[in-house]
Amino acid sequence: MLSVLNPSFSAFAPKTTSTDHIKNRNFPTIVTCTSSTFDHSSPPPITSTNRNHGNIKDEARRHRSSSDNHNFTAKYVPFNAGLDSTESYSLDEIVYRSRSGGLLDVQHDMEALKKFDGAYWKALFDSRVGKTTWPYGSGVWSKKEWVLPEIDSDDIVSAFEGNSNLFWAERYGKQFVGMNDLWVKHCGISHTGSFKDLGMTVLVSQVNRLRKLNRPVVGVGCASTGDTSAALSAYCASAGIPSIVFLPANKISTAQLVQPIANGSLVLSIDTDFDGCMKLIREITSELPIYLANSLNSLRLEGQKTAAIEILQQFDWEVPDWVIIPGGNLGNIYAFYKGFKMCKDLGLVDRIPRLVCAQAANANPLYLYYKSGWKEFKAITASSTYASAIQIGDPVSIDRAVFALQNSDGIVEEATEEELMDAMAQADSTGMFVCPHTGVALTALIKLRNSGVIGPNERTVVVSTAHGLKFTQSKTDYHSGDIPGMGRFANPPVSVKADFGSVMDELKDFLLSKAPK
Ligand SMILES: Cc1ncc(COP(=O)(O)O)c(C=O)c1O
Ligand SMILES: N[C@@H](CCOP(=O)(O)O)C(=O)O
Repeated sequence: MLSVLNPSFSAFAPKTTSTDHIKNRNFPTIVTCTSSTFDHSSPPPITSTNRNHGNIKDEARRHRSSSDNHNFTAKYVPFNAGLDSTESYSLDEIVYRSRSGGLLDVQHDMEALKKFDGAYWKALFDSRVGKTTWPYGSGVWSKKEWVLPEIDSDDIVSAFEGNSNLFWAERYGKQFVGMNDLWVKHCGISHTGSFKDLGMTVLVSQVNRLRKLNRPVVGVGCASTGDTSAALSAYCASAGIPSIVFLPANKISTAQLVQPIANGSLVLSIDTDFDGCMKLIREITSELPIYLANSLNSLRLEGQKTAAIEILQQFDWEVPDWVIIPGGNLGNIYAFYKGFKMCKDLGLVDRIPRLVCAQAANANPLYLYYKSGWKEFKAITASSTYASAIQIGDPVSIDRAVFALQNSDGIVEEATEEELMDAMAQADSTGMFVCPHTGVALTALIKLRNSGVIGPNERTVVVSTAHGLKFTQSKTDYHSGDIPGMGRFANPPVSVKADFGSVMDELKDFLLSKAPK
């Protein structure tokens, strides 16, 4: 007799309203195989004695049952299409735009998903956290049924991304914005240091599948301000797929530039801005068998939306009042909206949070559109900003962003260079080490607190999108006083002579300045 932990739900049962049905579905349960029930044509389940001969993919394959998929499906449809639209595409087609040239969206078979109630989904997702079960150990693939339900787990390319820290910003909240319930979702504490990993695992997994299906995909390409290219190159390198990245010359940080170089991408440094690179990659990918990896490709957003689901999960399925997200090409704000909306539509929660999109004032086309009362959108030429990853003037997902904001009673805010760098420095002074884009989101929070829009006791989540270590140059410049007119919260190193008296003098000054008054 042999016992194994069944990692997934194995029986398809009709919807019920209580949680009792979970027990009835062998979840999470001990499955007992006797010699008479065990199928000898497949490899035996892993035990402590044979584990050394397999790996987590082999193990997952052994435990997969034919009912695991439950016939969940997804397809591309035109974004925000009317009910009478019949246009749709298989996810195995290579298509980025609808027939009319509009955006696409991945549409899930919600009726099939609704056969299971909210309690079922919560219990399923909760059961997968903190494990190394393939592929559910990933925060993205732990929601596989809502992401890419039909992909074979063997085709998934994952670094067990997601499951990022939701940090209670106690000191920052109390000291700088008078709040008790402020949280920072650290999406940048991730495999390549930004939230892009969440979307890229999905896109590269689908490419891996397409290549196995002999679809014409020779490589994968993107335009990037740094983070998309880092994620693309890492996931492609992991799967042995060629990658090509178009970067605006001299506009991204050294740490971001070295990521695709180290991971073996073809790196083209192009004498234009991000919008120019985006235009070029769209032209190139329509000519050559290079698959487009930017968030124009709606597959990416399926992975990114899991960060929203994860926030709800981390709050034990309680809905925060506000979520603040820095915006550039504007895919992520829609991804968050979609994650929250799916949780509501499938009965995991009863409302969604209000969303705030925060832009750098030097790259603020969405903000200007919002301020015009959504009357007229004008692309701009974005100026240089320390929040270099959002230096974007013609965002491809503008329609998705407007939809997300209009349907979440959302707000758009902006941050000047001084505001965003000061907010970043203040956050760092409380023990974080955030990127300038998080500084943009924190500035939005400060403004909305000062105007009373966000109340002191409202639970608020600021989404931190990249790791601060990617932006050490701008932090160094700020703290060294090298940026004219900036540095209110600078903390430069003190040069001191190598003798006891000099060191003691410095320490006395320091300790006196810190002593309680
Ligand atoms: C660090 C960082 N934050 C925020 C964003 C904005 O995300 P989105 O382009 O989806 O609006 C990006 C990329 O654009 C980014 O790299
Ligand atoms: N900040 C992005 C810009 C491109 O955004 P994408 O989400 O459309 O790929 C980057 O890191 O390149």
